[in-house]
Amino acid sequence: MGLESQIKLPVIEFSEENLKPGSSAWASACIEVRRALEEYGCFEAEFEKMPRRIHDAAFAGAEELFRLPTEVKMRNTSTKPYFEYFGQYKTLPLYESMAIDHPTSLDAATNFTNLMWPAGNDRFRESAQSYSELVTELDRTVARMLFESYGVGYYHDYYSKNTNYLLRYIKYNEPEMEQSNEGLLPHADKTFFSIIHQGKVSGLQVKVKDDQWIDVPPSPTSFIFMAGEALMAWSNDRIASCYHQVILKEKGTRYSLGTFSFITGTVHILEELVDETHPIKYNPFDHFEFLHFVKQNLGTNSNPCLIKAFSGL
Ligand SMILES: O=C(O)CCC(=O)C(=O)O
Ligand SMILES: [Fe+2]
Repeated sequence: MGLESQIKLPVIEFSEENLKPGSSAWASACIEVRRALEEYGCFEAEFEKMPRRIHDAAFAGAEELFRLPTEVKMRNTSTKPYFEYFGQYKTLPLYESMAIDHPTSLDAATNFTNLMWPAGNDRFRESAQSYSELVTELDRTVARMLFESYGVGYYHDYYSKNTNYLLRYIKYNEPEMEQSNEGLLPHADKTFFSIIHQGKVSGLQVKVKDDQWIDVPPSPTSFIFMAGEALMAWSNDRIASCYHQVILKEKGTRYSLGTFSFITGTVHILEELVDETHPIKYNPFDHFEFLHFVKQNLGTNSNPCLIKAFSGL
């Protein structure tokens, strides 16, 4: 066995028991979440509360969505940077994606659905909403656990009130013989949290200690939580953003669902996270101004960590 196969992502189980704030199971999950993020920048959440039918309906929705003609998919536009349709890139020929801004909101989910299917598609709309209800609830729980473990549980209120969630449907065609199997180049997200849920076909790899890439196998109840650059700054560099990529080694079209959290307004650097061993590294910043900055400064082929350039001290 090679060294690589020995490293596995930390797995944290979210069960009825530890989802209860204040319980002793909750308290140990808080510690596990913080440890995993500080050590790996990511972890696998085993979320048994995700019903199989919601998982299946969300991926059936993805397949239906990508069957639409390209000109219809391109109606998915936004004034927010990185919230729109992506695809038809020469450098990433296998990749295509679309995104719903505020996917838990009935109005937003309906608007997106009607844009794609002018005659409506209740099944799709309902699947997007019920999937994201559960995932965003899990996100708020994980965030609260992390905040509590740093002794800043009060930040949960601000986070929950000001998160802007984005649900992205992602598709990768199977590479042809002569094509590269690179689905998505190495990068760190510009989010607070990113939660990746893979369909049947694997491909996600995350970079861990010693620059090793490890495969993350899919499962209907497994959600990969990754720290984005906003969380890295918020944590005053206690947590590093997670580098990841997609390599298509398995047969078949690959689908994945990304739930991304952004803060509407200021990301604070809390004084509780500053001490002698962690001197302050960032100025507070506006998350969406950061995204605009990224859009202006990101080259097409490289993906540097930009939060330091934007708000580093
Ligand atoms: O498809 C995946 O598994 C990862 C997608 C991703 O990294 C992204 O959309 O930022
Ligand atoms: Fe990503």
